[in-house]
Amino acid sequence: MKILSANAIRKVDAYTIEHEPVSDYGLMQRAAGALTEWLLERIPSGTHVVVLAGSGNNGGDALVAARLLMLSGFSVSTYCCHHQVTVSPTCIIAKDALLAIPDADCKEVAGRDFFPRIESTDWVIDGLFGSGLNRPLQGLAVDCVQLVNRSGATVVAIDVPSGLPTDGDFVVDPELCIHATYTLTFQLPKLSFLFAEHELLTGEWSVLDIGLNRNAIENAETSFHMITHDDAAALLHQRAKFAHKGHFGHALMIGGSRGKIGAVVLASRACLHSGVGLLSVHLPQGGELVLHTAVPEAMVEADQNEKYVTHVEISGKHNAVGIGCGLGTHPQTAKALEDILTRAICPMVIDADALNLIATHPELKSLLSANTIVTPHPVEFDRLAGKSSSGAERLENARQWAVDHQCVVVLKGAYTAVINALGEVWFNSTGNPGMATAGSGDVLTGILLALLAQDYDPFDAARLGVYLHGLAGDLASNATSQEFLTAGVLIDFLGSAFKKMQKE
Ligand SMILES: NC(=O)C1=CN([C@@H]2O[C@H](COP(=O)(O)OP(=O)(O)OC[C@H]3O[C@@H](n4cnc5c(N)ncnc54)[C@H](OP(=O)(O)O)[C@@H]3O)[C@@H](O)[C@H]2O)[C@@H](O)CC1
Ligand SMILES: Nc1ncnc2c1ncn2[C@@H]1O[C@H](COP(=O)(O)OP(=O)(O)O)[C@@H](O)[C@H]1O
Ligand SMILES: [K+]
Repeated sequence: MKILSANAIRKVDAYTIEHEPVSDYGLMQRAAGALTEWLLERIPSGTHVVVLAGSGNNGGDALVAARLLMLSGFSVSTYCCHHQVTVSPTCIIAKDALLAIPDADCKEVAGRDFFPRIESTDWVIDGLFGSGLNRPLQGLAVDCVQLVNRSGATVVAIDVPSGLPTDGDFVVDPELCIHATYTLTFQLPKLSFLFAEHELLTGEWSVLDIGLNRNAIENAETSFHMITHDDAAALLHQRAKFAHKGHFGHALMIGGSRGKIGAVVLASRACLHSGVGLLSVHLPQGGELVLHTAVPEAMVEADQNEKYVTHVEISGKHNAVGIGCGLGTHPQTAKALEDILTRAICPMVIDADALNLIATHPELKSLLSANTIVTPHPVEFDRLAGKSSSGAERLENARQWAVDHQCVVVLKGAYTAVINALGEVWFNSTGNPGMATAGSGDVLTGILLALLAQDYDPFDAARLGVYLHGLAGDLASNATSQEFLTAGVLIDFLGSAFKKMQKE
């Protein structure tokens, strides 16, 4: 699923009006119709609805919705906040249609004195600004937004919360933006919804299909996509009837240090449960018995050092190498990492402490082979690439990092971004806050290592891997709860996640 910029959506909108039997007002009616249908399923009967309409088409959508809600029997008070001299022609048509209803309550907000009174039991429909917003809010619009935010009412934002830039192209002061309870966006998700700092502004968001032209969406250019179930399922390899374990690769997992052997245990278990043929684990000698006991399917290559990794024999027998889980950052481990990066010729996934070591030894970056997968969480990424002041800035830095180092960057979070060496971004659509628990990143490393060993292209492995990881988390939290979820439980649900991906 594509994520388009406000500008690209405007073009799709115009193409739809030009090539389909629908006018701009017709499209607005469709948008407001979808919105009203959603509202009618949820607003308690008898609720007083306050509709706020701006001067653009977002305001037009709000005015059509006001009319439809009135016709459905709701008590609706509408306020037009004309922040501009020119009002969109479609917005004027929508207003005239509203005023044609007997008892239509539609007031002009000429100043603060004209503001509505909003009760906490009201529902507010926010149609002040949509995808046309191109600068931070000022003046009366700010007062209006603050009135809504302090009211305690349920707020439904049309398309985007007013004040939030659709493409995240400027940093928003939360005081200058509607804090929506729900955001109902049209046709496609918007980039700015995917940044953590905007959760307070969008609330729970969903996409309403308003039938924009499919070809126009197909042909629209963008670097941003969302991984859907079908996208991920299409990447999954089929297993041949006569396949044997030699077909599914021999992976080498390197990790662990004293006190952090569990990380490599989790990653190894996840790797074996993601279809790898053979797994060897290199860890400090002190962890050998633990690994043999916890993961009897794995072969163990113990380091000569008791507490941390100091030297790894890299041979041609491994099809993929994973390194970093619980590794620690001892100077001798840094030396071992340098040696591995110099000698390994197979695909690699690099996580956690191996990334921290690269951050403190930046000369190691030049040793990364093309298409290596790196899996930083935001703090690890900032250590690698420098601090970012917003989600949008971090995403841009991660795209640049992927291009500069010709790597696949998996920037982890609620909407994990998988970025290839061309700077193309695919956001994950699975997963839940139950996964914010120790070791869930180690599970992802194990999955990715298994897919690399099975000869998946690294970008495909990363997209399929993050989707499966999040899906396992969703299945686990549905069957138990987000609180109950641990990394171990996540692994237990990997089987069901794979099953959901297979063709019936
Ligand atoms: N495409 C679709 O799929 C469909 C879209 N539809 C709807 O249309 C909405 C987009 O409508 P829109 O283009 O008229 O823009 P909107 O957000 O109402 O803003 C109006 C104007 O405000 C101005 N302005 C900007 N920032 C400002 C600021 N800080 N303070 C003051 N003024 C500011 C700026 O004009 P400027 O001042 O730059 O000349 C801008 O043009 C979209 O979100 C959706 O709800 C549906 O109806 C049908 C299907
Ligand atoms: N709120 C969330 N929603 C979806 N996925 C999440 C959420 N929080 C964490 N995750 C996922 O859990 C994993 C956590 O990884 P990481 O931070 O490396 O954990 P650890 O270091 O404990 O293994 C990532 O894959 C991340 O995408
Ligand atoms: K809005």
